[in-house]
Amino acid sequence: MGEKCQKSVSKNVCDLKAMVNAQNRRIDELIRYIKDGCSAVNPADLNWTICNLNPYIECLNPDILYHLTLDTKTTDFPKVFGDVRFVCLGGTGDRMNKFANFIIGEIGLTLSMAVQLIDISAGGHRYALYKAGPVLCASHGIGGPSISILLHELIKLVYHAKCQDPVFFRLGTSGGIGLEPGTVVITTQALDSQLRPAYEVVVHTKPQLWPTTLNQTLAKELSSLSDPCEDGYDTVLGKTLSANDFYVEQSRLDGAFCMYTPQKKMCFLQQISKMGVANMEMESTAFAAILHQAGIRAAVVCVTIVNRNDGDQIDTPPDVLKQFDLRPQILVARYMRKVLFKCDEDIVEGCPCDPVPECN
Ligand SMILES: O=P(O)(O)O[C@H]1O[C@H](CO)[C@@H](O)[C@H]1O
Ligand SMILES: O=c1cc[nH]c(=O)[nH]1
Repeated sequence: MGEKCQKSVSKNVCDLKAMVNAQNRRIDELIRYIKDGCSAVNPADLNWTICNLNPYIECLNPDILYHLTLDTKTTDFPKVFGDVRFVCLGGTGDRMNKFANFIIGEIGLTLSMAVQLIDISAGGHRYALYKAGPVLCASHGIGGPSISILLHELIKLVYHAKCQDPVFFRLGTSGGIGLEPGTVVITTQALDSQLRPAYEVVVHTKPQLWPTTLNQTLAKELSSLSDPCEDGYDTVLGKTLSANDFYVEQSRLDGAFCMYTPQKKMCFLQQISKMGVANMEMESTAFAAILHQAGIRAAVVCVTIVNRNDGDQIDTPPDVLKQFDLRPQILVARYMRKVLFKCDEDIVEGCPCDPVPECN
């Protein structure tokens, strides 16, 4: 047997052992519940709360999550969503459907051939929502306003469902700065178009700046799970510029309007690159700020589909783009497997050093 093959067999054996151990633990837990009843689960043990949550939610009976076509009267949230550990977001419904089907296999679940995952929010015609065991997968559309609405409703969903310390991921595409297309970027800091580590929210005409702090422990943990030699592509940590537009705000020369020269464009790319910006996309500030506000751990993992130093048009062939789409998913799947199967005791679930806003 070749060395590569041997490595792959022992990796599969390790994964299988971890899966069996995890299932045994789950069976032990279930036996305990059957013996002791549900009272065995003391709500006080659920040592996690959403920070800064709207106090008026308690007055809503039912609470209608309009864009997700869910409400607390007709859906038993704890029963349907209580087991959710990870919430994954990406731009399109198609990507999130593929991810949901992919992650099922990755975390050792099976779906009968005759069964298809259903889009829970199909009726709203806005966002797609799939549940793959403990992984909730949703599409967010394009830009801050779109992802912001989805996040409000998803945060309320995990709250109503009493989910335990869920982790949110954005699995996206981006334009890389000086990076080979196909490189995966894990965001360390999200910057807005004015290069502020902030997301601007206007309340009663007054702008508020919400910090876009991302969990550094989680970002490093994800980075440690990449293996450029094995993967065949690089995964890097870097800052992400989150723009409100694909064209002018990202200094493209191929939009309907352009009020700068190619030289000015290159100057801008050099300036942000010197600041440590690795890529540009359109949701990371909203995503980071809203989840930081809630005290929820979150990470942004985006593949680059163009090197902006070389051009602006996305001319990467569709089959290559499909392959690229998978790369953030593969990395996040590795993280989930480690957390779920606990094969690596080094995984830090939440780190007291990571700043989260004070809960009232
Ligand atoms: O591929 P997704 O996740 O949609 O992300 C990127 O692609 C879109 C622009 O084409 C923006 O939403 C940007 O953030
Ligand atoms: O260049 C790019 C590519 C994907 N998404 C963006 O927002 N920009």
